[in-house]
Amino acid sequence: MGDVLELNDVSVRRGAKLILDRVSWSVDEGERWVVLGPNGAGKTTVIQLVAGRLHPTSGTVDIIGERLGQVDVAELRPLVGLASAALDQRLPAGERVLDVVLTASYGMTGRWREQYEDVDTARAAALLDAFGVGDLAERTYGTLSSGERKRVQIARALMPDPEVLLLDEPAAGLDLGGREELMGALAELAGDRRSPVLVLVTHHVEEIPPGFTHALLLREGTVEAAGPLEEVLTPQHLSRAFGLELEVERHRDRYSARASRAHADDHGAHSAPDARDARDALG
Ligand SMILES: Nc1ncnc2c1ncn2[C@@H]1O[C@H](COP(=O)(O)OP(=O)(O)OP(=O)(O)O)[C@@H](O)[C@H]1O
Repeated sequence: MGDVLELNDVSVRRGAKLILDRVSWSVDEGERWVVLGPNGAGKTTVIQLVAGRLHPTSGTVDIIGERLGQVDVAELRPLVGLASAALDQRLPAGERVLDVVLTASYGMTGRWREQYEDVDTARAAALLDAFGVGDLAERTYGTLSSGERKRVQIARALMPDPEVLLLDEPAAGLDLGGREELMGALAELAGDRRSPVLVLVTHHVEEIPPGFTHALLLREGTVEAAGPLEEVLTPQHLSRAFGLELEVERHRDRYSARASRAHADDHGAHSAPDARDARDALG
């Protein structure tokens, strides 16, 4: 099969600002991508393009073989599931959690008078179960914790059985336990070959779930690197993208990054005496 997502020489301009500058990127069947980069690098803009919610200023965007601008986006949207903070804000706080998931079948946020088949209700309940929030189905959405909401959002995005699932910063705002539980759920999703193509946006290499295969690293609206995870997550690429010298470690199937010792020491020379004393004491 051909490419699932394809950006070819894509630029996005807003007024004087060039948000994306000649970005090319190709995602194939079965791949699990992470889109990584510092604040303002253009990650959300890329997601908006491949979700069919934004048109490029120049270049072409192909989504499951259909070119943006030449296809009815209403037909395309059920094929691309999206979970993002912006979408979360549109979900009614008073809605029953099961309905938050069910309404995604119609691409709606908020139940009106539509009728659902039993099979739809069963699927929504099964998705909530799969993400460990089945027991919250009868609660109202506004009463959930942020970690519970994230799981419900992913269940909702999967409801129409999309070909692609886009997750914009799914771990943002979660505490350590919540993040690790979400990582487990996403790792399972990544490992299941029936899952759609996955694209996950994050600022942190620690938030890359096991099973993800590729990374797109952005810097100031351009591609710093793209390809298999281990080729992209090098100290060189990450240091350039984030603008400081970084060390990168891999522990089994998870990554971590921090300022390199030399960089930290260099900055430490300018830090308060107390901080230096404390470091000296610690050796
Ligand atoms: N409508 C707009 N007009 C002008 N600038 C915009 C507009 N939308 C986005 N930008 C700018 O484009 C840049 C990229 O934004 P984008 O949200 O894609 O970045 P991001 O990598 O997702 O950032 P973050 O990690 O902070 O969420 C930012 O500098 C942002 O201020």
